[in-house]
Amino acid sequence: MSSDRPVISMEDVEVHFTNKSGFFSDEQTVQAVNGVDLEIGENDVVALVGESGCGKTTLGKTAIGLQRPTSGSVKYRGQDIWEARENSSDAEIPFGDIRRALQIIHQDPGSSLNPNRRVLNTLERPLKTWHPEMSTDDREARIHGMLERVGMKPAEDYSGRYPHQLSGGEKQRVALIRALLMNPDLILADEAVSALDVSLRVDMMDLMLELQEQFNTSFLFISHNLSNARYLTKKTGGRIGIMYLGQMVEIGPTEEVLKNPKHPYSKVLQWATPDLEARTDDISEPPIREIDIPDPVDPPSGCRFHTRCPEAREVCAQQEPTLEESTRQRDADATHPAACFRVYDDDHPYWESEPIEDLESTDGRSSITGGEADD
Ligand SMILES: Nc1ncnc2c1ncn2[C@@H]1O[C@H](COP(=O)(O)OP(=O)(O)OP(=O)(O)O)[C@@H](O)[C@H]1O
Repeated sequence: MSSDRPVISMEDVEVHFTNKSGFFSDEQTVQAVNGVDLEIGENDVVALVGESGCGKTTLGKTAIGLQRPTSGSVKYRGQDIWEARENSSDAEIPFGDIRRALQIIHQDPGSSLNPNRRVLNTLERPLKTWHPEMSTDDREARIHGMLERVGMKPAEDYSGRYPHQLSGGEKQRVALIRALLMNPDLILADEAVSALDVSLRVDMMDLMLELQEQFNTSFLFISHNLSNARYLTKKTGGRIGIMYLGQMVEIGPTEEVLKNPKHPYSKVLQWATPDLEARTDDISEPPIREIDIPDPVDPPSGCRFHTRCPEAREVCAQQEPTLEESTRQRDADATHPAACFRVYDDDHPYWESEPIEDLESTDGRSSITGGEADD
């Protein structure tokens, strides 16, 4: 479906999970996503990046209607997804159409393919549902065409195989074809290449980008790895969104964010990704005061990053910065928004506030990226 409304618009989205950790213990609320606004347009590519547990998957699933937000709204082409789901008779766009339009490819393709179904049967299902008028021969020809398109030749051989007769990369390709056969507007690719061998990752990313262009599908990629995120968004003129402890702390065009990162946390991610050509400095010490990630059950007051931030001042512990475009002269070429007082005007109290004393300093790129900085 095409319209001039954004494919997805999320406003002030919060997702909180309430857990009971033990029989006698109190309930705990994990603030997985907090106050996020995100718009994804037609043919748009966005990559969410951040440490493990920062809320990328939760936000991605919320964007495609798989996770209900605790508050805030998630709309598909202007239609509130959860209203469509619950009051389907009032919905301008039926929930069934929304489900078809928003697809997902999981990190582990094996778990999303039915082990008892041949590739042909798996791929026939979306076509039978969405194109019931298609003849059996036409369906088969379309599926074989797609298998060849992703390099699974001879297609007749591959279409007769079961998932256990496919490699990890082949399973991921089948999952990608299945998502595309639904003719979606948006595909959420959640760490879709991280389970593959390093040698296959670039191939898979290239394939996704080629198909993205061919099918004009928008993609929301999730990655803990800044170089993969860069690879996936750069060619398509997409955006990188940096998440920290449930919040979007910086978002903008890929090269802008990498060449001129504004949030101190984005600088940490950049430091922790040694193979990024866009790195301008070559410092060996992490630009961070504290490696440990705070608990999302009890996040720090004010700016959530202040406990680790080398630029933190007293005001950062008291007030919470919102995502704002930079008004600083030095950012004139890159005004994309960041949630940091350092992009605010000279008259903001931050600039007069006292620096926060250094906490214990540690090092280690791998702890910053969740143990996989170099992959
Ligand atoms: N269903 C759930 N119930 C309770 N807590 C959850 C649930 N799903 C996620 N969380 C918690 O919410 C926070 C965000 O998790 P999420 O999986 O979205 O992060 P992530 O950035 O995708 O992490 P990773 O890169 O490790 O997948 C984490 O603290 C996680 O433990």
